[in-house]
Amino acid sequence: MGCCSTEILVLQGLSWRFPFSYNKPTHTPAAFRPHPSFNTCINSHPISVSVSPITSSSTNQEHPNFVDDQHLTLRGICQAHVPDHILRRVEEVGYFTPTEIQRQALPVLFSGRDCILHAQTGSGKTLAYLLLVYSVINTQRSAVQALIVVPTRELGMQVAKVARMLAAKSDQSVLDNKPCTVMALLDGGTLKRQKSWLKAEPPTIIVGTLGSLCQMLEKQMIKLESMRVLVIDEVDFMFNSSNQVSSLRKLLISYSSINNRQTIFASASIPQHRRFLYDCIQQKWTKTDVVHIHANPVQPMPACLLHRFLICSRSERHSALLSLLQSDAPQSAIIFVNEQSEKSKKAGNAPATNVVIDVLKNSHEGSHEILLLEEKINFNSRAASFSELRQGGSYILVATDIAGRGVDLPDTTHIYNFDLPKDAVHYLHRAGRTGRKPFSESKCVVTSIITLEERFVLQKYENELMFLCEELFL
Ligand SMILES: Nc1ncnc2c1ncn2[C@@H]1O[C@H](COP(=O)(O)OP(=O)(O)OP(=O)(O)O)[C@@H](O)[C@H]1O
Repeated sequence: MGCCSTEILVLQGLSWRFPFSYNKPTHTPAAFRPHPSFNTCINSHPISVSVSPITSSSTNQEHPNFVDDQHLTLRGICQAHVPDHILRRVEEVGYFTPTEIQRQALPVLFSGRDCILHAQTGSGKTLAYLLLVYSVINTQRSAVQALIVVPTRELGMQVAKVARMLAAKSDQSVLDNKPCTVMALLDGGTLKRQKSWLKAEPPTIIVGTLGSLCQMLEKQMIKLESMRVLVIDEVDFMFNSSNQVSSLRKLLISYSSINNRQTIFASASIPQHRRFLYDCIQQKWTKTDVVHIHANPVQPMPACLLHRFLICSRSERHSALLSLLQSDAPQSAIIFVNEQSEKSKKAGNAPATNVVIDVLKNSHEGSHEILLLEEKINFNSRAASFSELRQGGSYILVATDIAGRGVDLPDTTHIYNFDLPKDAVHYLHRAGRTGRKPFSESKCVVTSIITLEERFVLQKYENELMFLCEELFL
């Protein structure tokens, strides 16, 4: 019963309050008529968040097709499906124990069903879908067999790197086989260069942003007829983005009949997930037996995060930030600043990101490398900043929400909200850039610098995301 009441909270907290426009309904939810398979499940589990039998770890034992052994290793779950050289790479990198979402999702993914992977930030969704990809592709065939769509160039670089790392040739048995080519088709790449890459090494797996992918598809430079797996990462972000949603919808219904394709959606936040499941089936984005796997639904954010807030006036924020950095002495930190508003641009103000960078460069006493990541800087500088970050060392990254989605910098120990995020979903994803070592016990800190008037907004996020924020006094 405890689980049930929390599940209701999740629905109230994460679903209907959040704006989510993946499908602009032409009718109200009252007219919402689920697919028959949906109905059966909802009737038998009236407060379940899933159309599938598998909803959360609390219900696993009821379902015989679910492997519910806490002690299973990744190898144990994957060995009948994933080539051995990939599993050896997984172990070489140091992944032996599956995370909760991997433990729940992998058996379902290997069964061939379409899935919505819904789990906390940093919970290992990428490895889960990549293991599926490697279980399905045939490297002897020269065709694109898996497509992973991501919202930003940075996330694309990261996913492509993990995919290549898993496929890396480490021994002779693999050298004998045809290698698997992973290609990143990301915004900012030049068409000419991408074209020559495609010719030189036809990819088996493509990781792409929608802009780049659409350009390639329009020019018929890539063909997706042989696609076996389609992954849409950060799905709620993509459906919420006005310049991506129509291409995404087109991609979901074209190129490959859904019966030949396994479709995977992933995110830490899938507001209105019942509605989304319904649309998946109705719009034929997925097969009708799509599974919503919601790992740890009662805790939307990692437990290892310590949330704090500091109240000060707007004019005191820079000095408050410097004092916080001095007293926290973070190993590495991300400072989130909101995008400059049109009004502020028209008034001729300097962007807040630049001002924060200047303040840090002039007055921060630590030895951190200070970097900037925001949408409007050119792609080369963005790539340079991002590559530098991934090489380790101590950094302070000043970023807009572009760094909020998917970016995995496990050495980040502190997050600072220099500006309060615009809603709870943004808070969740910003906070989730820390606490990204799945089995680590150490606490990571998320601090919001707010005015007195903003306190009630933060309180609203606390209620929606079910966390407690403690006040900090300097
Ligand atoms: N089984 C595992 N054991 C140890 N570490 C793992 C395992 N699986 C993934 N990781 C590590 O966990 C971190 C987070 O993984 P990943 O980026 O896939 O998270 P995510 O669920 O996609 O997060 P987000 O929602 O923020 O995109 C990565 O650094 C990854 O290397």
